[in-house]
Amino acid sequence: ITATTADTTISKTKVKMSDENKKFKILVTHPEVPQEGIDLLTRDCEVIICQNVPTVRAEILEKSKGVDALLWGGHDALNAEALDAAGPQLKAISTMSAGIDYVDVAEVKRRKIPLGHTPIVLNNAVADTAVGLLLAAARRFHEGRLKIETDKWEGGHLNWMLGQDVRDSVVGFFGFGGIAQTIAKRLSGFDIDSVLYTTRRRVSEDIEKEYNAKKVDFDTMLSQSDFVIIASPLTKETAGIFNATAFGKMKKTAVLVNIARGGVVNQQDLYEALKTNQIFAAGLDVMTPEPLPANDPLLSLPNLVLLPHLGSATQRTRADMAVIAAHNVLRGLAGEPMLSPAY
Ligand SMILES: O=C(O)[C@H](O)CO
Repeated sequence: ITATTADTTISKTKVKMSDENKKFKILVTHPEVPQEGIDLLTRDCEVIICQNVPTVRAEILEKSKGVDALLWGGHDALNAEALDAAGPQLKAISTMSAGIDYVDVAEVKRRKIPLGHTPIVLNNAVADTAVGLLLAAARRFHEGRLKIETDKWEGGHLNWMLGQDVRDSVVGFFGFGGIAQTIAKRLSGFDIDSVLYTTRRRVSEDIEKEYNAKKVDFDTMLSQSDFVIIASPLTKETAGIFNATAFGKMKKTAVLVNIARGGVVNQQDLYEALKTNQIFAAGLDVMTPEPLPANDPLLSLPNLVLLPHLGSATQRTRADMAVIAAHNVLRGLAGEPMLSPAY
C-alpha cells in the first residue's frame, strides 16, 4: 500500500501491543467513516466510534478520554481543547482530509504527536470536480438552466448565451501541488495553450515541461490567465487573497474556480466582481460558511456555479481516504512513519 493508491487488501502494518499487553484504543470521531478503514483498525485494536451526524463536539471530547489514537473523520476543530480531552497518552492522529486548516498543527507538533492526513488519493475526484466547474461556469450552464426555468429561452439568435472557449486558453493556478497538476493533466486533453502557476516553490522542470507550465508572480498569473483555479491550502498568507484588488487585475472574460477552501476568497468582493461583470463567471466547490445559507446573495448570481463541497465525494475516494487514515493511525501507534504525514 502506498499513499498514492489505497489498496484495501490486508496491510503489512502490524500494531504492537502496549506494555500491559492491552489493545490500543482508537476513537473514530465520525460514524460514517467507511468500513474499509474501520476493518483495518479493528484487526488489532479496540475501536470506539462516535454516533452523531453531524458530529457533536461534546461526544467527541467525552469519548476521546484515554484513547491512544484518533481517526478524525470530520472537520471539527482539532485543537488544544481536543488534545487535552484525550489526554497525554495520545500517540497518533490522522484526519480524513487533504486540507487540515481546522487542525492546530503547531499544537499537535508541540506535543510531538504524529499527525497524518489523506492527500493524493483524492486528487482525481477533486480534479474531476474542478474541470466540471470550469466548463459549467465558462459555458454558462447554471444561467442556461435559469433561462429554461423562467421561460426565457431565446431561440433564433446566433449570439445568445455565448461562453468562453477552453481550447487555446491560458490556465492559471494558485497553488500547483498534486490536485492542481491532476487538473492540468485533464485540461491538456482540452487543447489549452499553457499553464501559469503561482506557488512559493518552483515545481520540477519535468513537471513544468509536462504541463507547459511556468511559475509567475500572483499579479502576472491573474492578469494573463483566461481561467484561474485556486488549489492552495488556506493559511494566514492565503486567507482572503482573492479580493477586489485581485479581481480587478483579472481579465473581464476570466473564469474563477475554487476547489480549495472558501477562506482563500473574499466572498463579498467576489459577489461584487460577478455582479458587475468584472470577471465573467465563477465555479465554487467551497465557500464561507459551509453550509452556505439558502438566502446567501451568492445564490442570486446567474454567472456563479455552486457545489456543496463535493470535491472528494465519491464512494471509492471516501473509502480510499479511510484506508489511508487508518494506516496513518496504525503506523503512528506502531512507531512507524505514517503513509502521509502532515508535518
Ligand atoms: O480537504 C479535503 O480533503 C477535501 O476538501 C474534502 O474534505
